[in-house]
Amino acid sequence: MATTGQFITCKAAVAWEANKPLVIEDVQVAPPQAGEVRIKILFTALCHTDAYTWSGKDPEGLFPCILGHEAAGIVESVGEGVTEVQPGDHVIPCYQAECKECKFCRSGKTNLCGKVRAATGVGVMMSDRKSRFSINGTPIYHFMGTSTFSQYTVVHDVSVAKIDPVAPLEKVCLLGCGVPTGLGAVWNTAKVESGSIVAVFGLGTVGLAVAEGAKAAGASRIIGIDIDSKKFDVAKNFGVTEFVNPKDHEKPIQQVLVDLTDGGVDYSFECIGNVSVMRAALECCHKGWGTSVIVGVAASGQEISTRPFQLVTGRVWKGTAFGGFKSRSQVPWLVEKYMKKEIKVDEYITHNLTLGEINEAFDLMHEGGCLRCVLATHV
Ligand SMILES: NC(=O)C1=CN([C@@H]2O[C@H](COP(=O)(O)OP(=O)(O)OC[C@H]3O[C@@H](n4cnc5c(N)ncnc54)[C@H](O)[C@@H]3O)[C@@H](O)[C@H]2O)C=CC1
Ligand SMILES: N[C@@H](CCC(=O)N[C@@H](CSC=O)C(=O)NCC(=O)O)C(=O)O
Ligand SMILES: [Zn+2]
Ligand SMILES: [Zn+2]
Repeated sequence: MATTGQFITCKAAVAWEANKPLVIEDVQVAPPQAGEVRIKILFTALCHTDAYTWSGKDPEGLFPCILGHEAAGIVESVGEGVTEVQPGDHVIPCYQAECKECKFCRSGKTNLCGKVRAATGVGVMMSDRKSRFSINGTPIYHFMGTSTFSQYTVVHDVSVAKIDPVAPLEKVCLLGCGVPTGLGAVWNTAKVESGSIVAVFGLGTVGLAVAEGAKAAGASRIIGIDIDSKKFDVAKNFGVTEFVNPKDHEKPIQQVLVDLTDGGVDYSFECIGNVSVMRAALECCHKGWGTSVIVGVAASGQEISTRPFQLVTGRVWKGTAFGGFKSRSQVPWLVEKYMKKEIKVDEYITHNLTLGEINEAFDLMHEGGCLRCVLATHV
């Protein structure tokens, strides 16, 4: 390829400072070094975690940076020693790496991988602790090891899932984060059984994917809780069977749910990032066995609390990252499930814009009608 080994100058949306509009800049993207892959990003969606870091509330947030972590593209070139992908492969960048060799990967107990996490948390590549992005010599930090709000990005090889080239990239980009997180929270983290009563707090993309996963697992009741009643109509299509708006009740929401379910739900999922709701989600669980899974990301400085008695009496509090899916092994499987129409993806896409319209896309995210907005990056 003509660009192999060369710097590529391309468009990227740069977050220069927290909360200031992103700026489309000409960014120089260095060639991939050993163990790295340069990807032409074709489509990227926005996730609420991008908005969270951009807001300045992420303790790992560094500026200037290129945000974005839910995307799909084509490998442009690879660095020395990269064997599992080659130029032309269709791929999904994975913020949760999978090296298959580290203590975490070998444990069989978690999908977290330790190989590159220390570098991705400080916005650099592992080999030289430097960024591959720059603007006229000024380095721009990476984000979550993916930085997909760019026409080209460089990622570690352990952070790339090779997928079926027939899959539509403008759709399966969503399998980089929100949809797998919700499905996996149910299937891998909670392991919801058939007949269970499930409560889902927050009916955005992640909460709706929890509902979809719970329906597939055979849950008998799926109770959706949201302060925006407009969410309820669309949520029916994802399997939610009952709706509760906390604003319609004077009692604490956990009490409302306990009363509705003869003592509490079997499983609850917090898909908002609000620590008060996390407490309610735990406390609406049934004594003796109810399990609550924290999915939402809460801001720096926020802490969870409950009476220890809630746990002494058998409730279980868990959390999930990327729904417990092992990224490189299982993202291709999720793509296949989508191709066989076994999981939804298209239904989560409510808006399509371009990279140049990214600030409008962030504005849309804060409106109730937006689930996922997909940006075309090369138009
Ligand atoms: N753990 C993980 O691996 C991942 C976590 N996340 C996190 O999951 C969370 C949800 O993400 P999205 O679905 O994209 O967000 P979203 O903003 O689309 O959905 C949140 C929903 O919660 C509702 N809500 C807000 N406050 C509420 C309250 N007090 N009570 C009830 N409902 C309330 C909103 O109306 C909205 O419908 C975010 O915190 C995001 O950062 C996202 C992806 C992966
Ligand atoms: N830097 C953040 C970390 C926020 C967080 O928990 N991220 C999730 C993914 S959210 C995706 O949209 C995650 O997978 N965490 C595990 C990890 O290793 O980062 C903060 O410190 O709040
Ligand atoms: Zn995300
Ligand atoms: Zn690993």
